[in-house]
Amino acid sequence: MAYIELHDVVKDFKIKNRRNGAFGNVKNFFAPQYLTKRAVDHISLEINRGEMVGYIGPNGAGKSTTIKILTGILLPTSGYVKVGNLEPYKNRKQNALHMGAVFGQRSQLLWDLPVQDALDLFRGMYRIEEKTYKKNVEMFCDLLGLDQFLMQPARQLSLGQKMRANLALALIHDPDVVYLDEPTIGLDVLAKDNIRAFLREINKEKNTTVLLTTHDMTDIESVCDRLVLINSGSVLYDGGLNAFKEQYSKGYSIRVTFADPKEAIQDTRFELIEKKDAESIYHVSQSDFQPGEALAFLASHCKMQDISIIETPIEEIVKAIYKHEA
Ligand SMILES: Nc1ncnc2c1ncn2[C@@H]1O[C@H](COP(=O)(O)OP(=O)(O)OP(=O)(O)O)[C@@H](O)[C@H]1O
Repeated sequence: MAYIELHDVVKDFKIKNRRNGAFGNVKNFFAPQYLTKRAVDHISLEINRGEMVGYIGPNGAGKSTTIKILTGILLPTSGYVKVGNLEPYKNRKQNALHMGAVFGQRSQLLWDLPVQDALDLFRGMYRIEEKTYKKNVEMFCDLLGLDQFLMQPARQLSLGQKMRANLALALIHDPDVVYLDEPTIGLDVLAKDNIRAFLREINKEKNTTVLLTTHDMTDIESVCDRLVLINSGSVLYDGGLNAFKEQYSKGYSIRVTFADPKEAIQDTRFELIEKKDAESIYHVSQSDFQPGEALAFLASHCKMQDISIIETPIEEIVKAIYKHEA
């Protein structure tokens, strides 16, 4: 049986429909009108213990709403939800004991409290055994470099340090599952890499199930084995990353280093994705050119120092899907 089960889950929000003008304001007050906004539209998912799943979708797709349902914050309008055999909303306390959560923009740290004290507080809250607590703090010091700022109050921490401390708080009680909403937002490349490596290590060591929501596709590629893409509250894709690339990448990319940095390919069948000095990356559709034909075309039209065919970055594939869906 899967650890997380969502079957035909729907979440509707009731939103006040505000009418304009003085008369409208009176009507709004005496006879308010409501609209229904469907944030989650018949989602079904099964996630096994220890899986690392990337949960992605454009802004407003319904990702946070799904996570709020799984954490027990929101009650679904209809459908069946189970996490570790518990119905999250009906068993909020029990559910909370087995999960951790990091919401990138919010912090579980307390302004004046040093990180060590916040960890101690969580130890009491979750009734963590002394041995487990010590082992985990040691592990987090080792993997996240927590020891560098363990005694500093939250208000003195940098964004990266705060994120590392929040991850430690989310995982200190060895939860079965951790929900991560944009855990690398605003961090530098190195800090992002550290967090990704940490998540892989935690998953390997403790078999923690990870549900990761992010707009950074590198997070997904370096952490997750499975990708779930949603839009307008419905699942568009659920499967492996390689299968996703194969299914949706209707072409390939070509990296060209021009002899003259000012040169560019003028043909619209070569879509410019990235340009840095003399090097440019173009996306080419299979229906326009087979790779060999594209190389021959470019060789006869531009002066190049180097040319190679590369896999289309997953970021570009996702962007194309969002554009198409919009
Ligand atoms: N409490 C609420 N009341 C009314 N509508 C809501 C509420 N929460 C979310 N929504 C709406 O539900 C839809 C899904 O929102 P949600 O926050 O789940 O999207 P998301 O995929 O997490 O987006 P983002 O990537 O921008 O964080 C949006 O249209 C949003 O406006």
